[in-house]
Amino acid sequence: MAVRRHVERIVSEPILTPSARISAAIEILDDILARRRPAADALKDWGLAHRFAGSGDRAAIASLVYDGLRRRASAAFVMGAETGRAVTIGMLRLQRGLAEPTIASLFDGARFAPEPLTDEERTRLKQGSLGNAPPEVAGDAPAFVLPSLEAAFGDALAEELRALGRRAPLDIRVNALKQTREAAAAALADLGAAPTPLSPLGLRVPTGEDGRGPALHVDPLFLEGGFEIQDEGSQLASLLAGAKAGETLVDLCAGGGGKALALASLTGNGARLIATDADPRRLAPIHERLRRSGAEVEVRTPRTGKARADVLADLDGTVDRVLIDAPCTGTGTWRRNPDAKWRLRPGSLANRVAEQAEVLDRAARLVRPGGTLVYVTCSVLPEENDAAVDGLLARSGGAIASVATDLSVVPGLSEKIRRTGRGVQMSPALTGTDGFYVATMTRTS
Ligand SMILES: C[S@@+](CC[C@H](N)C(=O)[O-])C[C@H]1O[C@@H](n2cnc3c(N)ncnc32)[C@H](O)[C@@H]1O
Repeated sequence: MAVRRHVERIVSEPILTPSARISAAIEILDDILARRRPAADALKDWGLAHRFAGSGDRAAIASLVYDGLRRRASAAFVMGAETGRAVTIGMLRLQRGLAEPTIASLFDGARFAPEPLTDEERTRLKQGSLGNAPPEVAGDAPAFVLPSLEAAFGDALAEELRALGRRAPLDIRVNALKQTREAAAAALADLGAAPTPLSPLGLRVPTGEDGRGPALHVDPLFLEGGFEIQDEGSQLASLLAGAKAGETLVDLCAGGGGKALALASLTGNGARLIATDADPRRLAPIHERLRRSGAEVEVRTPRTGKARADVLADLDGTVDRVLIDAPCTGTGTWRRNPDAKWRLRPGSLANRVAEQAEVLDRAARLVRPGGTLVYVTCSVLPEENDAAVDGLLARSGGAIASVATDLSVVPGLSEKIRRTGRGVQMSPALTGTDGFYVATMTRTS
């Protein structure tokens, strides 16, 4: 307990005034908007050029920048310009709910503070509204995906986009290999950790007004493998995979291992679990996470270049259950990664759709007759979800069939989740989670 409190104090020591932090955020947003730079790169560069800033300052500035990106289109609409300054002012009003006098007091022109508000900015703050904004502006989404979002959400479009524009909660998954959720909640009581609404292994840790949470990655319980930081939606997708002890399971797109660790924990290390990923660099962090968590997973790292070979060839036609946590546009994670929505291009959606067909075809060859395929994305776009499943069903000529995903493993989920043609869709508005899609299939012959 004492260790955790001490760590928090160190990381949140403020050096910059709130106004100076806003000036920094404006500068960084200008860099992102004008040079189309990834937010993480622009923030890193600012940090390198301003080494005196404390980690608390950096976190607060990052929070301002990410809130600005969440409301980039709507804030620019209200303020009549798409500059770092306009987006920041509009965001303080729309996202943080600050009134015009409070914003004016932050923009006081003092040393390191932004220039005072102009008359036009004051008027726009008082009178500006999103009443006549087009849906993609009011909902802060790129215009080219609007037809797909409309197809996904129908009449709920505006509400769903609003929810995707809010901040994500800070969720952890308790590692059942180490302790119960109750024991973890007791150990994290000083952080206010409380059970998440749906996942039986989830705890939610309160964040501050600016969205910042405690430094969980240096928490003693985390370092002992007691929990992983994982959105409740990702936890639910792992549960819906239906893994059972005694099965041979493949996590085909394991990445850093978020779901592989969850599957090992859910089966009490009772399954033979094999994890791989096309990209060895994405897979690399899994080793340290396995060591910490006590999860037993056979990791198969592919070679690249000339020695490249299929590391799963020996398993073809034998696997009981394959999890395909497919590469996707991540449209369901816009709350967490608002930069991604403005970096999304039609070409990247087409590339992800092609990769999805590739991983689905590979998974279909792995599964034994009667075995199960579980296809997961963190996207809400039908092209990456039902259409991808339809594609595999058609290509398989009847060998792969769609089956209902068993929702009974998560009490209360069935009433909240949306059924699509082939699977189920979670979303911030429906389930309070990231936008995960899950579809289940079986090999008939
Ligand atoms: C959504 S991420 C996986 C996240 C991970 N399962 C987790 O829970 O932390 C998708 C992964 O698919 C991998 N991938 C892309 N194409 C692939 C392919 N053809 N075969 C296997 N993995 C692939 C990417 O490298 C990426 O790590």
